[in-house]
Amino acid sequence: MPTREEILQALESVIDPEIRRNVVELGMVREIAIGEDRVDVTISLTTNGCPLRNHFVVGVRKALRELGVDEVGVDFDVLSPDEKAALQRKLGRPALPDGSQAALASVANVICVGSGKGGVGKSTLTTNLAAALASEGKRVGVLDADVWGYSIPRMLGLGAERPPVSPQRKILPLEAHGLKVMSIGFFVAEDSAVVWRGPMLHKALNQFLQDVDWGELDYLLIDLPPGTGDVSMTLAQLLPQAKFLLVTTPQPAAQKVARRAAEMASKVELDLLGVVENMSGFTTPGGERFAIFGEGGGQQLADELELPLLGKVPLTMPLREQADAGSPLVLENPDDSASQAIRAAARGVIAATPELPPLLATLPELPVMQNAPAPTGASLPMA
Ligand SMILES: Nc1ncnc2c1ncn2[C@@H]1O[C@H](COP(=O)(O)OP(=O)(O)OP(=O)(O)O)[C@@H](O)[C@H]1O
Repeated sequence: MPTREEILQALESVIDPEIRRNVVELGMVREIAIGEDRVDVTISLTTNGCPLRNHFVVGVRKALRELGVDEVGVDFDVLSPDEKAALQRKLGRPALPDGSQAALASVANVICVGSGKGGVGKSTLTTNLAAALASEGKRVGVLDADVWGYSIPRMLGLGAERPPVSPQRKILPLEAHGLKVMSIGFFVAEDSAVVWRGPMLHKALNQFLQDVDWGELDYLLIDLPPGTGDVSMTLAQLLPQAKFLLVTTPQPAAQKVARRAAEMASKVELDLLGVVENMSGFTTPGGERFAIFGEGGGQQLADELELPLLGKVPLTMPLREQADAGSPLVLENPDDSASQAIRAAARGVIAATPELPPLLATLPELPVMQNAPAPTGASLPMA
């Protein structure tokens, strides 16, 4: 029979689909009884009426079968209030304005796209990756958190239209090219400078996550501002489940700052998903290739961080033109070399992210923090 340690290791493959962490990490494995020819596992649930019992039975049986144990019993009990509080602390979920705990509860995968350095094509890749994921049949949202240099609305052909508000006082994302889109750009006059200070920024991002009715999504791509500042910290705090996708160019300078962004992501315990290299050479119509920004930076960064290099996107004029025209190139011309690289990167993203059922509306019965501020309604704080 396998040892307790081996069993615990195997049980790390059993993921709580609501919380999206494994049951061992969450402290939900209450008991493991190893008999002569069978193993009994007790899993502690957050609530007695948890609808996921069957999911855990199947997961635990499968994990143990892989260790050669065929006879497996799965029992359940319920976490005590103290254990639930400890779980909540472990999840690092601060109380949200309405007291709920599950930011983006119906989004299966949250991916922050960041770069460290500005101008490397982060927004261009975010919009095109989102469109490529949608072409693969995924339900996709794009949140423009680049509050100082929002360009997502323009790249997706959305104008100054203000998003509607639902009867439940939720802001409804605008839709473009099959994507749900939210940007601070929808709430401020075009070209006006918004001076965001820490707490206000935190509040605005919070509202983008809490007061926007994203519905069920397979992916929410968040376009971060360049650098390693406040926005990333706030998002990491609000969305501990988010993953970080790094965009860099082949240049050593870009790579260096991208590494800093990666370090920041690790510090705030965001998992890194992979690297996409943008502006990887230019090929003339005659077939001559110029490595305008050098060569190999993306691969080097990926190797250093032990991450997959999900794509190398060349410089092409249509990619820039379509961004300016408000329609992602991957939809307009899927065969362009940049489109092909982005579509491959999107498939890489799909392969690297678990296919989880969307979360339920809220985490069941987790204790609500006291003194949470009153609900903020559907207005965004303006400078
Ligand atoms: N592979 C590419 N080929 C051609 N043009 C590109 C490519 N990638 C980005 N661009 C163009 O480069 C410019 C900068 O790109 P983008 O705005 O996406 O960068 P960014 O990293 O989001 O910038 P910032 O963080 O400063 O907002 C845009 O005009 C965009 O169309």
